[in-house]
Amino acid sequence: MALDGRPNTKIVHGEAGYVLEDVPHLTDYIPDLPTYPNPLQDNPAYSVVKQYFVNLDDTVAQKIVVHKSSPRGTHFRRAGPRQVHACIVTCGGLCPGLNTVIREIVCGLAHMYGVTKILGIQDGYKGFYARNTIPLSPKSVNDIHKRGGTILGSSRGGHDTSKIVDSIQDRGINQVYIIGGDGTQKGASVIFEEIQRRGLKVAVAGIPKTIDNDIAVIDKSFGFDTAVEEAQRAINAAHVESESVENGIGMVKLMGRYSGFIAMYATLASRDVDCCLIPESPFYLEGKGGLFEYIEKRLKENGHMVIVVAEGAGQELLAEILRSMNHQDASGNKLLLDVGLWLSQKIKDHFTGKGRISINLKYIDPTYMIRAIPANASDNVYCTLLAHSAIHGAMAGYTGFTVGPVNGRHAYIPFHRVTETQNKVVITDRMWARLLSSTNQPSFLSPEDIELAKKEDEPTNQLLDSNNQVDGHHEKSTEDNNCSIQQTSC
Ligand SMILES: Nc1ncnc2c1ncn2[C@@H]1O[C@H](COP(=O)(O)OP(=O)(O)O)[C@@H](O)[C@H]1O
Ligand SMILES: O=P(O)(O)OC[C@H]1O[C@](O)(COP(=O)(O)O)[C@@H](O)[C@@H]1O
Ligand SMILES: [Mg+2]
Repeated sequence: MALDGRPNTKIVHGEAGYVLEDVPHLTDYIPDLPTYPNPLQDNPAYSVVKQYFVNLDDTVAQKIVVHKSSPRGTHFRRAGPRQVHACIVTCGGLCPGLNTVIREIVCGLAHMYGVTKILGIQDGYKGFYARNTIPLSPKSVNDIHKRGGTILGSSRGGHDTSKIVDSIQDRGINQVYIIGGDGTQKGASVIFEEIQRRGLKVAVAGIPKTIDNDIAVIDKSFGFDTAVEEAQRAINAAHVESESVENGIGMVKLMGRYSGFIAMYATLASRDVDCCLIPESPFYLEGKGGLFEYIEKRLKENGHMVIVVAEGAGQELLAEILRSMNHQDASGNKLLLDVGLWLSQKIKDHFTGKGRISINLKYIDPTYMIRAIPANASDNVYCTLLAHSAIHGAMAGYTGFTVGPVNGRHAYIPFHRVTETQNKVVITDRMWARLLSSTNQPSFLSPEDIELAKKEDEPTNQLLDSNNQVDGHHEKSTEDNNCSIQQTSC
């Protein structure tokens, strides 16, 4: 394995600057692994597909917009089809579509590869050593995609690598499907390393899950569209409430611990929002160009307004209160103060306290309502593709990978690529500009701040190159967009 300074990185260099950042394969440490004919070649459902099996050397380019002189850049191994005792675990927070991914892994393994031994691990990582397992079959998972949550249960914390790998080894499991966010993928990565260290014939496949859509490299995470759609209901309610009273302000708090994608997309979709506040764009309350001034202006102009605030926004303003708190959950994630409640109170104090304008503020917090629901149609399709890609990779003996669409094509991505950074809304990018122009809110940035933001947002890797981004955080140009994330089958 070529180790470009990292364990388990397989970098293959080609002509004209071509780079393949490959995922590990079981044969890397078990050289004499037998192979079996792929049963899919005899499956009538796939017999009409012209080229179902991907070519062994197919790869997916991370950077899709290139110039005459630019190097060809990083590529990932293309996902596709390649005897088994599998297990599935879901970890971290809930997300619409978790049950669909579970269902499609079970049905895909059973129907495409004839795998019948599939175990569900209960309640996240700790379930490997502290809970019972559930046998899963196509029959038992048949209609779970219509339900929110995860039939397996989930948890934060509880990652004990050696106990988990002992359990995998003792149960004779040889495929582990791990569904979860960045924390979960970090956990999957250390499980894979321990499996490799013990020389076990066990493939570890990660399926990325985050409601916040902040997992790096992949185009978009499942459940995100569903959550944005559900957020519309809260925004509509805020709008109705605010326009029905004099000087009404409707405030909606949406998820987004470190990134404001849900708030940004919910705002852009709604058209009723006058101000969207996200963690990536600092704001201030008092004085010229501040939030209070803008609220006053909107109320004078329009008689009512709607504010959407991502939960991670303005945390620096709450820093004083935060300092006195124990701010981590069981997984080590930052715990936040309720910015919505704080901001509501600040606005009330500002306007009523000075007796200037009598405002009528309604605060709506639909936090868990946007994620505790089943996936919508397009997320269900997306979840199916993710599950299939993961199965095909594990069946082919690849291991230590996360699966996901990169520029519309599914790829196998080394764990470290999705855990080392998080996607954030790039406030110097076109999508945030679109938002600012649609709400007409102040940017809260001075010219110096803008210069600084531009510098900070300069691409450190290809993901941050705005020429290569979809929907604001990886925005493709319209010319490239013939294979968008909605059409992940291409
Ligand atoms: N650095 C890490 N190494 C190993 N396991 C981790 C790490 N970070 C988080 N985990 C485990 O991953 C699981 C989910 O992590 P969490 O951050 O809660 O959610 P998410 O996967 O959605 O980011 C938890 O069981 C947690 O213990
Ligand atoms: O209250 P919980 O279950 O810890 O979850 C809330 C947090 O999880 C998040 O949804 C992020 O989770 P994921 O990105 O892993 O889906 C945050 O937006 C939110 O702060
Ligand atoms: Mg996380």
